[in-house]
Amino acid sequence: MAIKSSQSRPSLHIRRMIQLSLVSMVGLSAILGDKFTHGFQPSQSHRRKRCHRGQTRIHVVRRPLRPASTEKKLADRKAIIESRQSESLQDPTLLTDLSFSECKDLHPNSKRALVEDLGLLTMTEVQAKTFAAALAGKDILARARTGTGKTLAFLVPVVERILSNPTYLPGKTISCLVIAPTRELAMQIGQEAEKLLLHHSDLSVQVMYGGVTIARDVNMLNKRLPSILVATPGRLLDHLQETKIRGKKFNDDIVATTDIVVLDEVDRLLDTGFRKEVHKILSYLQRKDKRQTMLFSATIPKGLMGAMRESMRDDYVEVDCVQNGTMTTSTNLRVSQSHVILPNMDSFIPSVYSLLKHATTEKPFKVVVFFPTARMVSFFANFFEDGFQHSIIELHSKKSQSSRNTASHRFREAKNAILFTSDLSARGIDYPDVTHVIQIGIPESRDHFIHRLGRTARAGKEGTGLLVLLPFESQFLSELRGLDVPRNSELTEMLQQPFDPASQPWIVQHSYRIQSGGNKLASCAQLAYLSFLGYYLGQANRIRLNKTDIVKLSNDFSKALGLAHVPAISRRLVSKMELNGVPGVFSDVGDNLTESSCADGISSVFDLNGMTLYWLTTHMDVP
Ligand SMILES: Nc1ncnc2c1ncn2[C@@H]1O[C@H](COP(=O)(O)OP(=O)(O)OP(=O)(O)O)[C@@H](O)[C@H]1O
Repeated sequence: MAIKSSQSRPSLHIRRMIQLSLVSMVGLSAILGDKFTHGFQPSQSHRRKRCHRGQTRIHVVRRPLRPASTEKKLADRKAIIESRQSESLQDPTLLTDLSFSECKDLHPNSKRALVEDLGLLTMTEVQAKTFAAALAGKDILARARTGTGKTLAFLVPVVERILSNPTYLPGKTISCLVIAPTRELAMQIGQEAEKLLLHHSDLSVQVMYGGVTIARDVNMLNKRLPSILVATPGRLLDHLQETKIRGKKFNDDIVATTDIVVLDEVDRLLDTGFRKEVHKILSYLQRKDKRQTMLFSATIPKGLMGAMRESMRDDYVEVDCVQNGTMTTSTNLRVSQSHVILPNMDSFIPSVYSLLKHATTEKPFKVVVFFPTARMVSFFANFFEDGFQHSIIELHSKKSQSSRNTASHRFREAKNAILFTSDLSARGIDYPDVTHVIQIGIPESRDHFIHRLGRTARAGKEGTGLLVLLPFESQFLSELRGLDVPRNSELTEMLQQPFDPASQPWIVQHSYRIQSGGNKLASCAQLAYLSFLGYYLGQANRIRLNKTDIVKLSNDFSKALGLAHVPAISRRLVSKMELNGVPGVFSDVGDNLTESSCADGISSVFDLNGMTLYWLTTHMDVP
């Protein structure tokens, strides 16, 4: 999209200086989004400090799941059961004939919750295949496609194991620990467990994760120790290292009797971002021969098998529901998948617009759009929120925990909705009725692609998956060999049509705003540019490009977003990104700059330590 310069206006100079300086104030971890910061977790003490400032109090609350009126109650149950039945009819391969109600190894109260409250009739394949072994106390390594019921595959036997454990003291010991990589997933597992425990009044579940105060966790633990504790690695480690409950150390006395450990999304938990934390956590628990360890995921990379075996007993049971072990079946079978390659970088925004419009033509729609970084999510959400015909829900790690919860809740409950998100939502999250998953840009790996895609076509429903690549990313298609992601000729043709700016004046207006700078959208664009640069530098080997190429692409991206000039980067950041001397990088001296964020807005520039603004227009012309 061609955008005219408005540099003749004198106030623009001032705004430009502010805009440029804002970018240089942002430190590496704040800019580079979810991905880039995984390996740079704050130290335990920092995290703890931050948590004390936490905003929300989220915990699993025992809510009556059934409505008060008997008539409504019966109608609701019937509806749930009918919808489940129609799901099983849509995908006969999903369910087995092992019925929950006839299962003699299930406690009547568990059956009641599963059949009457959750409306489930028979076990899914992964549930049926793990049940007996898990009940017998065996260690399990289970792989099953996304959306096929892995959560209940571990929760159901966990509850039975707790009930049959003669040494378990309700409220006094934690019997099972479930570790999940994201707060949202931990919360979801907690809610599922809560439903399952509905008629087991002695048993309870507690969820712990970062972003809320440590004190809130401790208060709850002081009142009663949960039978099942679901936690994210960082927060759990905080407690294991520092918390005392009624004078007892969490890492010694409290978890000394915990004899079941579940790692959900185990491949994520054992990859570089979390591995150290998870190993540390396991070192505080009972030895592997004294505990039962269950590992679940839709993807189990061969390279992690060693680490997984290390955490289990030698006689572990391997359950593989990805039939035939072929690569093809690791994605959900009911997703219709395709890819499209954008004609060029310049058409990025209009193309996202056209694809979104296409996906939302027919109601009902629930569209999840993944972007490579949190800052890109933020930019596109801000851009589309004000102008696109449907509102956009924004969810990523740079949002506060309370906004994350609100966003997640809104999307879950909506009939028609669009979620712009990062990999925060890629794994395990079970939003109902997602019709489309659109992945913009290459994901970090083939497995990331599979998990993101798995947000649709869950529990036997159908869904559509679309991968949207820029020309330089087309190399990634070779990583998807065997997954059947053909070119979408209809959409390719649609995107070849020239964009008529007059048809969507809001897109042009936004671009002008970005170009003139000094507003939130422009700041978001600058941060998106930096996160784009950081993300693709991290992917350089995969896409077979050198740093100069990536800098050039990032500069083109900044233009495509509407920025009049490539944002300047502080020297500190340039050197952290190892970009010294790379042509096309514009740096200032900003070592005295501190972090800011898109949401802080321009005014924060003036709040900072009286720094000098650098007027960089002279070096700003992009080749
Ligand atoms: N036995 C069953 N019958 C019908 N539906 C089920 C059954 N078990 C679970 N489900 C439903 O299937 C959906 C997906 O389940 P779940 O979230 O556990 O999938 P998952 O395999 O863990 O997916 P992911 O790999 O994405 O984490 C949920 O809505 C759940 O309620």
